Amino acid sequence: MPPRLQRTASFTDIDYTLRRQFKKDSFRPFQREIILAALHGHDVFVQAATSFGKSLCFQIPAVIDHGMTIVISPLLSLMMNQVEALRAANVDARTLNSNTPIQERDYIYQDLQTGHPRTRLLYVTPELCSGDHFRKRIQIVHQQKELARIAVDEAHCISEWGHDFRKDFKRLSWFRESFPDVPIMCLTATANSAVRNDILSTLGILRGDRLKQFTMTAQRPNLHLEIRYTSDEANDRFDNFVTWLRGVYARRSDSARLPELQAVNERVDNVPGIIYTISRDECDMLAASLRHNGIGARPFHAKLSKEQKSDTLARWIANEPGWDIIVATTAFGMGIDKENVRFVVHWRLPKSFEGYYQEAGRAGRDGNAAFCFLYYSREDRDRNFSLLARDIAREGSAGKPNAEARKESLGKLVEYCENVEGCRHAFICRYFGEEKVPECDFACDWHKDADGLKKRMRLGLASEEWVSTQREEGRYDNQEEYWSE
Ligand SMILES: Nc1ncnc2c1ncn2[C@@H]1O[C@H](COP(=O)(O)OP(=O)(O)OP(=O)(O)O)[C@@H](O)[C@H]1O
Repeated sequence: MPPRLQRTASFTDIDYTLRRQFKKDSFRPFQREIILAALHGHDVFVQAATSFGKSLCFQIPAVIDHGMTIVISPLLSLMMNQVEALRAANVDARTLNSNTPIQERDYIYQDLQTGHPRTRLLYVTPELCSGDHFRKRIQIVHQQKELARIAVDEAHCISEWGHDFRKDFKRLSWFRESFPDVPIMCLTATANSAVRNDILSTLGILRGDRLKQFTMTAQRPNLHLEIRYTSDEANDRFDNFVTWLRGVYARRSDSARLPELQAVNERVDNVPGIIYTISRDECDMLAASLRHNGIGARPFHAKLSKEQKSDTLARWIANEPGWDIIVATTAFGMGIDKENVRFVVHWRLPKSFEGYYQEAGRAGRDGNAAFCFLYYSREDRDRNFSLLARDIAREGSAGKPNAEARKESLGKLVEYCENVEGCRHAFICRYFGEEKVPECDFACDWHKDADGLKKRMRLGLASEEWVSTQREEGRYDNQEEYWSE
């Protein structure tokens, strides 16, 4: 391993940093091992379930080690949340992206130009890393031996086999080529073995003895996973959901539960949740209909102004009355970290298996039980495949590398939805290449009532014959309005 110049090697008391700077009492399993591997200069690959606490694994080394850490992340909202939280903890964290105000941008570039930046963590997009302007300044920092580490968050975006492939992530190979002595960390919640290998070889960290891999289960045992079968004809999502939610409110207001809520000053209807839809129109309409029924729901999608989005997010996070449920497109996804989300509902079939699991992973981050249900219809399945084929054709050669992966991932999600013969958690873990069947404590619809599940599927779905006749007539083709983030 190439020697690394360090002014300090005082990373013995990582517990102190955890408590003092991050205000956490103890490490979660494996966080300590991961952090120590990073501090010892290893390249580190971390695959762990949503809400595991992956961010801390690069934030603590960044605070302890000498020099600056670059964090590459695909999501502006995620970067901004993390930077805000770090700054509140007195860490000099900053972000450079298309939204950074000009004054802040100038400050950061001047800071980098000195070669001895004050910034400890610099969050950037992969697109920015491809630019010469940025690269030249990072070279200066490296020459001064002040480039501590590169952390690639949501690393599955590197892989053409991943559902969320972004081509600028491929160019991150530049870091190892240019700075062979600087360790790289990459972290993801959703990678199968093909994605994992792709990530490691693209970043150039697969070979040699520098790499330490930490691959943990993808399972989230506190998520109650359920598929709700429906059809175009039944069109019963709204009534089904509202009945379910009112049932939750009723249980919270019964004589046993109410005093507990009153003691902690919690409203009966403070049951935070997210409903994922696929189109902006459906998102707006659904939020309005829920509000019309006295349920505090707000839309969140790409066409809302920046101010509207941040206002909605802030009020939802603060548990304000009237802001209990976010009805969102996938513009609201990876990285959302509100601890008491009690349910995530997929109103429509998502585009990929990984996307589904990432979004479901926003629920129950406090470790308490949370419900994740997905309304599945065969008509939506056919719409998704039709739109995916259209997108792939439109993207031409640019989309080709991961066209197969996207089709496969959607196909697996369909298989998962139509699976009534086994545990949902086990299906998910197998998808991510885990051999061990996880324990499921009645936390999926199959374990709760296998016979009832089969019956619900039989009665709830349109028959394959009917759907295929409709499909042949082109009924599910070209429904442009169906997908819009
Ligand atoms: N040791 C710890 N003790 C208590 N809370 C922790 C600890 N480590 C992390 N957390 C908290 O757990 C939550 C989830 O962490 P984080 O956002 O890093 O998850 P993640 O693994 O990146 O998940 P995702 O992949 O879903 O984004 C955060 O609120 C974080 O503050």
